[in-house]
Amino acid sequence: MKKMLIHGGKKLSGEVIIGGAKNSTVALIPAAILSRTPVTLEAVPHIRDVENLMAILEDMNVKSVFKDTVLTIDPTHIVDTPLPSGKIKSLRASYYFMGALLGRFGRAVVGLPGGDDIGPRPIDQHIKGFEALGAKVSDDRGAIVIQAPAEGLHGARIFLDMVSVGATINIILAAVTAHGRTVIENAAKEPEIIDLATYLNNMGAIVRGAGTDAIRIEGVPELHARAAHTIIPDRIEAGTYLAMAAAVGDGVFVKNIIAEHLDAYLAKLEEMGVSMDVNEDSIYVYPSGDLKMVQIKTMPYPGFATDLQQPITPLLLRAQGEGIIVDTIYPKRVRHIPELERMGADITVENDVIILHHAEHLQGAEVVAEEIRAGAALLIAGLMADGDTVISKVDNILRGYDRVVMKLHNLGADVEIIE
Ligand SMILES: CC(=O)N[C@H]1[C@@H](OP(=O)(O)OP(=O)(O)OC[C@H]2O[C@@H](n3ccc(=O)[nH]c3=O)[C@H](O)[C@@H]2O)O[C@H](CO)[C@@H](O)[C@@H]1O
Ligand SMILES: C=C(OP(=O)(O)O)C(=O)O
Repeated sequence: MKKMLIHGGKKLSGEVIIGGAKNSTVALIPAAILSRTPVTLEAVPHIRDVENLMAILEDMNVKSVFKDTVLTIDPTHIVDTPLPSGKIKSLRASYYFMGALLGRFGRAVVGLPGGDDIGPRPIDQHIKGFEALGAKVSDDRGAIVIQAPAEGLHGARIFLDMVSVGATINIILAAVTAHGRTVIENAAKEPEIIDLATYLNNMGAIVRGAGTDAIRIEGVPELHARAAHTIIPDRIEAGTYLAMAAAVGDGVFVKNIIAEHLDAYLAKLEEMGVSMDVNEDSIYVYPSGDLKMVQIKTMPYPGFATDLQQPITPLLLRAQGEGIIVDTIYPKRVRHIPELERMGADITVENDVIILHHAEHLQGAEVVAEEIRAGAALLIAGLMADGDTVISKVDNILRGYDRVVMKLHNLGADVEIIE
C-alpha cells in the first residue's frame, strides 16, 4: 500500500492549474454508453476513479483511450453486461451505470457501489426514481436488478425526499430515453449536473432546468455524440488548493477556476481574512496574516460544500479562537479528526459537531487517509507541520486529486510517494 511522505514547514509559491471535475467526470463516463457514436471528453483528470471506470467499460466491450487529458470512449460495440460485483465496488459513482444501462438497454444489474466511508449513503431515492419511471427493482444477493417494462420506461413526476446529486443524475440518465416527459423536483443544483445536462443535450437529449431545483426531460429515442465535451474545472480541487495556499502559501496562483462555483467557500475565506484577488478564471492568494476563526455549516449547492469541510479544517487551525463545523450532509464525516489530533491539533467531535481551537504548531506524524477529503485535510496539515508526516492509504487521495504530487512539486512542496 502506497504512502505519502511530506517534509513539512516549507512555504509554497507559484501556480497550480485545476483539472476537470471528478464529480462530473465520474458521471460523464458512464453516461457515454447512452451514445450510439464515439464520445470524446476533454479536460479529464488523471485520477484512479477514471482508471476504474475505464476498466468497467472494458468489461462491457466498450473501448476507451486516455491520452493527455482527452478520453475517447467507443460504445458502438457495447454488450449488455451484468455488473454484479468486482470493479463496481472500486468507487461510489459506479452506481451511475444503473441509470445509464437502464436508459440504454432497459435493464441493469449493478452491485451496490463502494466509495468513501463518510457515514451512511443510502440509494433509496435513486430506486424511487427508477420505479417512478416504470422499472421493477429488486435485490439479488447484494446486486440491484432493475428492469424496465416491455414497452420501455415512461416519463414521471418525481419529487426527491432530499436533495441528492447521485439520484438526480441517475434519474436523468434513465429518463433521457424514456417515453414522454419527466420532471425531477427538489433536484440537486450542483454545477456537475449542469455539465451532465450540457453533455447529454449535445448528444440530442432534451434536459431543461439543470441548475435549478426542477429539471424537465423530454425523452428521445436515441443519443448520438457529435462534438467533444470539455469538463468543467473541479471546484473541490480548487477549494483544496485555495485552503493550502492560504495555510502555507507565499503567493499562489490557482488557475482554471469558475469562481462562481465557489461562492460560499470564497465568502468563508474572506470572512477569515484570507487575502485574494479573484479574477475571471483564476484566484491569486496572498500570504496570510492573522486569520479570524469562523463557523461552517455544510449545505447542498450553492451552500458550503461538504467536500470542502475537511480541506478547510487545517486552515481554521491557523485562526484565533474557537471554531465550529457542522456537516448537515454527512454528519459522520469526521475521519480526519483523530488524525489531526495525533498531529497536535486541539480538535474534537461532540454530537456530530466538530469543535476546534487555534494550534500554535502542528507536529508531523504517521496518519491514515481513511477517505479522499480526510486525506486532503491531512495533506495540508502535513505541509503546515514541523517535521515529517506519513499518510497511509494514499490511494484515497489519488482516486480523486489530479496529478497531485506533480502539482505539489510545482508549488515547491517536498512530498513523495513511498511504498
Ligand atoms: C460522485 C459524486 O458526485 N459524489 C458527491 C455526491 O455524492 P452522492 O451523490 O452520493 O451524495 P448525495 O447528494 O446523493 O447525498 C446527499 C445526502 O442525501 C442522502 N441520500 C442520498 C441518496 C439517497 O437515495 N438517499 C439519501 O438519503 C445522503 O445520505 C446524503 O446525506 O454528492 C455529495 C454531496 O454533495 C458529495 O459529498 C460527493 O462528493
Ligand atoms: C465523497 C466523495 O466522493 P464519492 O462520492 O466519489 O465517494 C468526494 O469526492 O468527496
